[in-house]
Amino acid sequence: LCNKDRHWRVCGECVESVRRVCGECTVRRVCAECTQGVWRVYCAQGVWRVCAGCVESVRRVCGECTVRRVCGECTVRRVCGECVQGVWRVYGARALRSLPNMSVSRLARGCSRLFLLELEARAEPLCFILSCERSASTRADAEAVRRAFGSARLFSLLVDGGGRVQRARSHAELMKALHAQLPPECIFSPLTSFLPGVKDSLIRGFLLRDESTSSSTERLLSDFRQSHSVSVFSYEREQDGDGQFWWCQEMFRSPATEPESGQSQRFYVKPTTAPEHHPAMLNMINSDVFYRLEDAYQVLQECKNVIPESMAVLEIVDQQLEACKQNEGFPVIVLEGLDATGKTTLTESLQKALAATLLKSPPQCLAPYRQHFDSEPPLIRRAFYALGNYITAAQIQRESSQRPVIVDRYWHSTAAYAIATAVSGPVEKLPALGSEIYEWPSDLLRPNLVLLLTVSPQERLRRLQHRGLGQTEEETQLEVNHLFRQKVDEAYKRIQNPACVVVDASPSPDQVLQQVLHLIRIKCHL
Ligand SMILES: Nc1ncnc2c1ncn2[C@@H]1O[C@H](COP(=O)(O)OP(=O)(O)OP(=O)(O)O)[C@@H](O)[C@H]1O
Ligand SMILES: Nc1ccn([C@@H]2O[C@H](COP(=O)(O)O)[C@@H](O)[C@H]2O)c(=O)n1
Repeated sequence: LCNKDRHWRVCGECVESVRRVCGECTVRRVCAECTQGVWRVYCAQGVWRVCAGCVESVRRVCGECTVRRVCGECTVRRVCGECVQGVWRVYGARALRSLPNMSVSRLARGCSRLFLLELEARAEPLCFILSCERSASTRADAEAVRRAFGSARLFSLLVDGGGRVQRARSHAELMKALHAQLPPECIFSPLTSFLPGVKDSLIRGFLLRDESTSSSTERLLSDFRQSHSVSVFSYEREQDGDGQFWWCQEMFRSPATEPESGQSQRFYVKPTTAPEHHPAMLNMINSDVFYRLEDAYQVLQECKNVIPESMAVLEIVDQQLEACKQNEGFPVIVLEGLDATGKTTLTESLQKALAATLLKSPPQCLAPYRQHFDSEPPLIRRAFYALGNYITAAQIQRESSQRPVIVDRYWHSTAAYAIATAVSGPVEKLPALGSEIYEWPSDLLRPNLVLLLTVSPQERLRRLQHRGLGQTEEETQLEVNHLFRQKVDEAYKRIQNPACVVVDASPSPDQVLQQVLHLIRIKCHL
């Protein structure tokens, strides 16, 4: 067991101690060798860690969730379908002693999740919490909610059921289904919910604004709830004595099939300040970017039952891989850049000029699977490209003992595209320079030099049109989405150890080659 890397292992001995806590969750005792009686708790909503002394305090809070006592070092959080807005953050045992006397609603009030609604890519998102009471709100706050919510019927959907692979796929399927099935009067925008500062707490979903009065939206929402493991909420507008509007959220109930029970809790939408960092950062490690081979490998293992191609890719990884972290042979030079900046042209001429081996990431052996993984959600797509880098690393290791190696795309591409996809909005929302997000994976072979080719957007467009090749979905997005392109470019420049050396690739191919050969001579003594 390694707490730091959040990787847990249960040995054969421990299986005896598996015991059920509730219908959904199991607690497993891990043997003393692993970690002094720490317990791993499996729940539909996540994995928690509880120390041995705490198990006594497990108690039911609602039908689906349990609150657990934890040791001083642990943080517990609780989220379930019923209580998505209820967040539990408990520090140390002392704080927990008073817990049994508190009602669920009191706790929910004290510690809310934040919700971020992104109506337009360039506009500031609306950030809100859910509160049990109408609390004082400024006119500007009330106006911000009114502008975002309007007078339409409102619903939100949060994909919070199942494991990470299922959640990622459900989110992608839900988005497709919303596009295909919602009536035209119904528009939807990305909505995320998270605990500020708490890693892996991000839940993704959508807010629906329905201008229609038809009951077909409700029918669809009931179906989505069944088929996509989502929690669905509805919002109602109230007007107070001062004429101010308030929006109230509660669990969605299909009027046709679910009679009113009067038991559902209602929460008021209350605008709040947006967090300093984009919430995607909370889930980025091991979800969008992988920093160890085994983390990416694990994702494809979890996909085996739903994506048969995963098995074939893992077999290739097993065959090709060697432990390789340090390159002690000839120099390894990576060329990076947006598509059509001239990487292929330059790598080919460098290969000749330096009598080098030319490699690519993803490597040729993964070509038959690439199209499939490109259509999967980011978690799975990124794990595929991350594994591709490790296979390329093994090839580099072999080749660099013989001659210099030129590599067309490598880790910088995988990370930069992943970060730019995960972080919505403008380039200012990217994690700051120096963030751990931009670190190089500790077990991936480091090249001696990484060159980032840059050209103006106009020149790149000209080269793209001239070339006229097929594009991946992400490359198509690059063309239509100026913001995305800016973020990829900036993320490239923020990656550290090794950082990129920026090369102006707008001159003629021969001039670029001479410029790069000069750089290689200086930096790699070739
Ligand atoms: N220095 C240059 N000046 C003018 N045109 C160039 C230059 N370098 C490459 N091109 C042309 O630009 C187009 C794109 O180049 P290339 O295929 O090398 O880019 P790339 O970065 O490898 O693209 P991708 O990442 O999509 O594979 C090609 O038609 C190529 O002939
Ligand atoms: N190491 C890599 C290489 C590529 N990608 C993704 O592929 C797309 C561009 O690849 P080309 O072969 O067309 O140059 C781009 O969408 C990257 O996301 C990657 O992630 N990692």
